[in-house]
Amino acid sequence: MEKRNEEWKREQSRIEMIQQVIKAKLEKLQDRMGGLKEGIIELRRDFWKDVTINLDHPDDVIETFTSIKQQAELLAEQERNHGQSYKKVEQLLRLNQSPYFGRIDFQEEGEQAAEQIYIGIASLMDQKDEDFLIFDWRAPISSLYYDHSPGAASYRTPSGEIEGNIELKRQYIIKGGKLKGMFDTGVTIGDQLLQEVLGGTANTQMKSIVATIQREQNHIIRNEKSRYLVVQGVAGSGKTSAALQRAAYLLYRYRHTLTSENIMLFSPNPLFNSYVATVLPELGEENMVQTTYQQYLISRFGKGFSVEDSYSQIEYTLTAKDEPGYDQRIKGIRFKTSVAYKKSIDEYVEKLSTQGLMFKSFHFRGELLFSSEEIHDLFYAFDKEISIPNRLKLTAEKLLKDLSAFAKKEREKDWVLEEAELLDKEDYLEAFRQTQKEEEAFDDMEQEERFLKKKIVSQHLKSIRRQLKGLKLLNIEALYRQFLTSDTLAEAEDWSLIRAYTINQIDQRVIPYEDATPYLYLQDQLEGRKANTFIRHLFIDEAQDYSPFQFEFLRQQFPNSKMTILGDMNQAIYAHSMHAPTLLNAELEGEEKIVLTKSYRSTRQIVEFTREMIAGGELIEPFNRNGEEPTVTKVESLESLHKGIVDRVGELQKKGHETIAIICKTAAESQTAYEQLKAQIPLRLMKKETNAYEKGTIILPAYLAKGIEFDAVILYNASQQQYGREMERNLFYTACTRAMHELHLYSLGTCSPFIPKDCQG
Ligand SMILES: Nc1ncnc2c1ncn2[C@@H]1O[C@H](COP(=O)(O)OP(=O)(O)OP(=O)(O)O)[C@@H](O)[C@H]1O
Repeated sequence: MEKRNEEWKREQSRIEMIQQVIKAKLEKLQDRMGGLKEGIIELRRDFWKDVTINLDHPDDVIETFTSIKQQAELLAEQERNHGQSYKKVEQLLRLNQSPYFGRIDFQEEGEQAAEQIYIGIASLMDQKDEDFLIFDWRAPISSLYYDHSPGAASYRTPSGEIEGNIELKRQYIIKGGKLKGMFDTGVTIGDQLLQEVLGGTANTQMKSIVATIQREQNHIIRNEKSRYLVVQGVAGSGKTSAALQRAAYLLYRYRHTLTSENIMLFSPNPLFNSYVATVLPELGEENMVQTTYQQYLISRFGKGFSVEDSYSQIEYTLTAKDEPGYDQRIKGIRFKTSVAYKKSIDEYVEKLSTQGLMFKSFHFRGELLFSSEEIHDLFYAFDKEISIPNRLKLTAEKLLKDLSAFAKKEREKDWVLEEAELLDKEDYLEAFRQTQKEEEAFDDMEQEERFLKKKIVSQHLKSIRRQLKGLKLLNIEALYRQFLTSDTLAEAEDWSLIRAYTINQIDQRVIPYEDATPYLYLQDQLEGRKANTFIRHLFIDEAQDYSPFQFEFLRQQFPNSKMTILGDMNQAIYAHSMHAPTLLNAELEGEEKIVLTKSYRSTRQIVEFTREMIAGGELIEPFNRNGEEPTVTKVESLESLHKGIVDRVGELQKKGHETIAIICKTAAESQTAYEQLKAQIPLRLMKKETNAYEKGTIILPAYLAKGIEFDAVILYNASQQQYGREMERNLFYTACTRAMHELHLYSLGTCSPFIPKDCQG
């Protein structure tokens, strides 16, 4: 005990020593930043003082331009330095609160003594900048902490493997600069600390897990080799957490060549997006680019169509089973997301190479300028060996030339002169500026008029020119409609009904969700698309919800990106992804698969209860944290359902649970339940547009709760009526696995067959 006390004191005084170093560093930075800030203010104020503007002669213009540029660069450099120093200050302040969370004493082979390696969220050097007082958790040596127990161990560095022996492995809880806990750990990273972390209350924002990353998670985080890293992990196994730590790791490992703008995350919904948005900043990194597949589709479609969102589709699949045409729509969804459908598009494109492309016509002031037939003939006159996008390019070039010739003639028409006369002062001024740029002087009236006419015509032709330059010659909508009538498709089951539905939707300017990807894919195959080479790492979370077709599409958009693909087959909730091939089980060349079977989110009792809902659930291993048994309550009336839920919320609040979710099956059910419950308990309704939530009691459809967790979950109506079909199994499982500490199910009438038999109320 005494020995422990001494150790404790020693550790506490080391923390104080660190704080002294931090203080000194902060003071130094403060001086520097003060100077920098003054420099910036001064530079901004005097920006124009040191610049002589002289535009009399071309040489003077160049000189003026150069001096402005130099001045601007100087300012930018200073501001950058200021920004970096600011980041450093933030980091030091964070370290001051909690300098490190781990330590290993490592004796390197050939060395006399073990070195103490302290690990924290950032590195810290001593006053002389000679030795590391703290190692960043992402440094090569820190991997010892995550990968090994005391005993023989090694870690990889860019110059080779370093072998040695770990003599001690210790964990700390340091809050507000004070040592609150300290454990020496044997085997894996202390269950004790993990128990403590996982036992806490759920947050409305995800937390970083640096202090307790598990070995198998560390493999995901530090993987550098694989082109495609595929993670199948059970609910609550830390997939999202590992993905975010991995982004932070990559930003550190490749800090000279990679920035947060080169990393993109596809997440399931806007709520999830904001839920995870604080993890990277907490680690001192900037957030990566975050989007949803839906947002990505919308950005591609522009204004011409409204794209049905995936939630409306899911809402339909869950609520409309008795409507006419339901089965066909489901068949349509499954077919249009399949690789077979993609193949049909490929075949169609192949055919279009020799005939059948449909072009737009271009009109100018009500008159036909280029007819679609004319463009068609121009296009097919080029060699068939040339790809469609390249032939489009050649066609557009020819049309642009014709357009210039047309513009020249048009300038002499009366309407142009009339319009020139109506121009106001502003336009003249603009015209004047333009002539200056083009080094045309307004010598006489004739020149001025010529310039203005040119400008007017080119203004009117701007939209056509832009379309030609962007190779927007094809009538993609007509082509997609034509594709729907292809012979190969006619063989698909119920195709004529599926097609009728699609055409009806397109007539109403709506693209069904299942058609959005194929439509854009067809467009890209024909027009060609500049690949996004800027994004170097793509993270796809909830990957089980992506069809193989969607994945192929993404792969085409980001051909040079490495991809981290994370998901759980048992949480596939879309009509296209249930019991169907998805991105998660696709065989990808250059892939590495990691399977996570341990669940950290929920108590052992909840994991044992939920794992019975799915096939293969026995392989899910709970982390050993105890809590109350989940409950199932069967009620016979809506009134008792609501009374039960209201009482339960009260009880949970009394126990101190801060985030309580009442999870419904659909948005429609959430809305009705909300209306009836809101008078009795403070409650917030989450909708698909909601992108943040606060602590308290919320009510939401299961598909919006994806990826998120709550202290306690109440399943609104876990009846057979609501969750009886096989296609509702995964949704049910997903909803139940959102619970960290408590799970309570209410069933109006007979219970869902997915509830373990011995628990049915
Ligand atoms: N190594 C760890 N240390 C501490 N907490 C962890 C660790 N791994 C996971 N957790 C916690 O477990 C919970 C679930 O993690 P996460 O949301 O990343 O899992 P997931 O696999 O993405 O879950 P799901 O698929 O169910 O959405 C989170 O609260 C996370 O902080």
